[in-house]
Amino acid sequence: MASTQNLKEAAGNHSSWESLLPDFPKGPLCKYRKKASFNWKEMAVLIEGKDIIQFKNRIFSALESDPLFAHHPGEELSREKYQELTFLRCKRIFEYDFLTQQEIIENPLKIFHMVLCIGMYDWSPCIQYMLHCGSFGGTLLSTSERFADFVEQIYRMKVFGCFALTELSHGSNTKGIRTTATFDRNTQEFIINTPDFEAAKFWVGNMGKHATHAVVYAQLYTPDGQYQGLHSFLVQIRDTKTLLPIPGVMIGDVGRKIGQNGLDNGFAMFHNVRIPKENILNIAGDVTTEGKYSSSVKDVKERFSAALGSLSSGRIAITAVSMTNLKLALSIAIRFSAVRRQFGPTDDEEIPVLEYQTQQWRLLPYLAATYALDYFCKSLFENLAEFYLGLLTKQKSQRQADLGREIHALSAASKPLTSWTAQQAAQECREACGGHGYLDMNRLGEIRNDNDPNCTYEGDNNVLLQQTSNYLMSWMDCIRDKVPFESPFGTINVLQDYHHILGWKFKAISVEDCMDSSVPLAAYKWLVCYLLRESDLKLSKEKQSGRSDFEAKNNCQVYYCRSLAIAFIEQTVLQRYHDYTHDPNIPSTLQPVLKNLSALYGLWSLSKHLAVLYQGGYASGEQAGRFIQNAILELCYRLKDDAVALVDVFAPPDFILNSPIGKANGELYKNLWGEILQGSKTLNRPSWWAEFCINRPVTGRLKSKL
Ligand SMILES: CCCCCCCCCCCCCCCCCCCCC/C=C/C(=O)SCCNC(=O)CCNC(=O)[C@H](O)C(C)(C)COP(=O)(O)OP(=O)(O)OC[C@H]1O[C@@H](n2cnc3c(N)ncnc32)[C@H](O)[C@@H]1OP(=O)(O)O
Ligand SMILES: Cc1cc2nc3c(=O)[nH]c(=O)nc-3n(C[C@H](O)[C@H](O)[C@H](O)COP(=O)(O)OP(=O)(O)OC[C@H]3O[C@@H](n4cnc5c(N)ncnc54)[C@H](O)[C@@H]3O)c2cc1C
Repeated sequence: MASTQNLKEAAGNHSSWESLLPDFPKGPLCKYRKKASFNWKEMAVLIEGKDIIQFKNRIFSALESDPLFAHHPGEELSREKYQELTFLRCKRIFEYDFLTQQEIIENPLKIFHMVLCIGMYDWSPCIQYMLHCGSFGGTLLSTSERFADFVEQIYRMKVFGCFALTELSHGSNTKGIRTTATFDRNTQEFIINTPDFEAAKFWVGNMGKHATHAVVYAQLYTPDGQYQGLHSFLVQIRDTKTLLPIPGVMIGDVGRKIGQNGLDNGFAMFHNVRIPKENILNIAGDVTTEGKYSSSVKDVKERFSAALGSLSSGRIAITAVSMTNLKLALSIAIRFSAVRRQFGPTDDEEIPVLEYQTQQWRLLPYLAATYALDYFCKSLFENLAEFYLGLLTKQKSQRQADLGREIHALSAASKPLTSWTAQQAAQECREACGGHGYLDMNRLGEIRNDNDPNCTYEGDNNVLLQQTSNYLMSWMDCIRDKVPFESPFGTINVLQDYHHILGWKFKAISVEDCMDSSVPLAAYKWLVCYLLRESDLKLSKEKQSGRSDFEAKNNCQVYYCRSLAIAFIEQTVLQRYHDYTHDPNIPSTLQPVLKNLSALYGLWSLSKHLAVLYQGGYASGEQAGRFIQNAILELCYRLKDDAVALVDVFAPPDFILNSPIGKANGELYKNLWGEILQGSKTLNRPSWWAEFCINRPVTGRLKSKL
């Protein structure tokens, strides 16, 4: 549903938008801006609302005016300097204190807008901040009152935190974690121990150089020798006054990475480190002074879910981080494509590369995906806020448990969908900008490399998809027995009509028929039901042929459960975006372009499943596939004149985007040339000039004499 406030503001008087969203400088992009079918300012107000636009402007201009955030063209920072700068910038975010408690309560979505604005500038300080306040602080905040005083210290940056789950030899398999926490009744302490280097905590963001405290996951043992499963503990790892390691802790940095090098990812080994009894995060279980394990959650599996519950918010955060990378990459590539000219119908008339069908087809579906995923991220965050509120207020209802399961299933698939889409888009945008896309200063390489770990951390994408398909498969009994069911956010309610939907067929009889997202949406509903049925049948067959549960599940992933999870999340994103774009309250000036985006996202995503649509009998004959392909091309064509205005809606200011070829004035060559000449060493003779001019090689001097 469209926000009523945003609808009112979009319908309000145009002059009030002007101060919020100043016009772009005149230049080569004006040609496309004039051709747009809608007013980009009206769209921005509809999508974000004035309050958020003002809030984002406040953050962007604070960064732009602050020398600590100044860009230094042509300068290459060492890793150590970059880590230092990242920390100083993170500290500065605390000094700005952009959000008051009251603002957060009034609109929790502002937390994500704030961190994403900083991430648009550079992901390293943003992720450092999120790890400290979100993964570390958020986990303690939602645990119990016991940590209230400590949480105060987190948000005042008196301590600095990290989240230590992964070990050198175990990441995805969290049950395989080997760090131990053994309760000592005599001293009322837990003893944290790393059995050997393969069980060292590894990859932990902030741990490498500066975190003082960690949430450490470990296997809990009570004095009776009983193993109580995976739990988390608050452990001090460095002295807050000296940043030297606490006795018994060996910590270090894992080394240079493919991206995000401002962040210090680290490792740690604990040699019988003692922590107070109160430092267990008593989310699902606790230990009494006598050393007995106590838990209100009787089921071991449920305790395990609760111990890992805080990962869902991280996965949702990463969904939003990836979607933001789409915005950055597309802003650059579309502005470039609208100005860059190659070839033309006549020798003296070259046309912008955006006019080529191939360029449109390579970029515009990602633009549509950005709009759909942006809307989805916000709705998912609202779902998370509802779940989080329940956690904070200690709800123990069945609904709260169901919310947790659904949030887990959604976040475990939305992270893969969005991070992979951004990964592919970043590469496509890089190539779409030709050689200039490969220049580091144009930022597409940085966006691609910084986005890359989104596919791995907070859970490897392929592993996470199994969680979503497990959740979907868990409804099969209800479906078979025709027992009514529903989920709190309604995302699985489509399965209520499972038997009926399986009988559906592709019905469109022309390309024009396909130009609305209702067509791909219907196909997706069928696809989800079909893949669910096929996955269930495959699993039964595997079991009937004598395979163990482990083997059977394993043999059902490719083409079955994995595809099911992807189809489900794409269908969910599309359903929400379709409902939004078809809301009768959306201004008529904006609805046509929004509907085109929705249709393009739906058809383009669906086109990757064409083989299954035919295989399962939903589509037959040549026409269905042809209609879908032609509709995609027609939508790309219809959207190409809107493309520049559509990126104007979400592109951050030039200072933040920091890409000469992506600047809002569209002065592609002037911007690029200017930036190159600003490099402090661009025109210098190399410092090693004498190696050529004086120390000439003696040809063949080192040739083998054998
Ligand atoms: C009012 C105000 C509201 C405001 C809200 C504000 C919110 C603020 C919070 C903001 C938070 C921001 C956070 C920012 C984070 C930014 C991060 C950016 C940087 C990232 C840095 C990276 C960090 C990391 O990588 S940390 C390490 C991550 N590691 C992993 O993710 C490991 C992956 N593996 C696993 O999670 C598991 O082992 C898994 C899922 C693969 C399961 O393995 P299994 O052994 O096969 O277990 P299984 O049998 O499948 O599961 C048993 C049972 O448990 C359920 N389960 C599992 N996980 C969860 C979960 N997270 N939630 C719920 N339930 C879960 C599973 O479904 C099973 O259930 P049943 O099927 O019912 O039996
Ligand atoms: C930049 C970065 C920052 C990180 N920050 C943190 C942090 O702050 N805290 C923290 O605790 N961790 C952190 N991590 C670790 C991260 O969470 C793990 O890397 C991630 O969970 C994946 O685990 P893994 O590396 O052990 O991969 P593995 O689990 O070893 O996976 C290797 C491959 O095997 C495949 N695979 C594994 N199991 C299965 C299966 N059952 N079925 C099919 N395929 C399978 C995977 O798909 C993958 O392709 C970070 C990682 C990176 C890269």
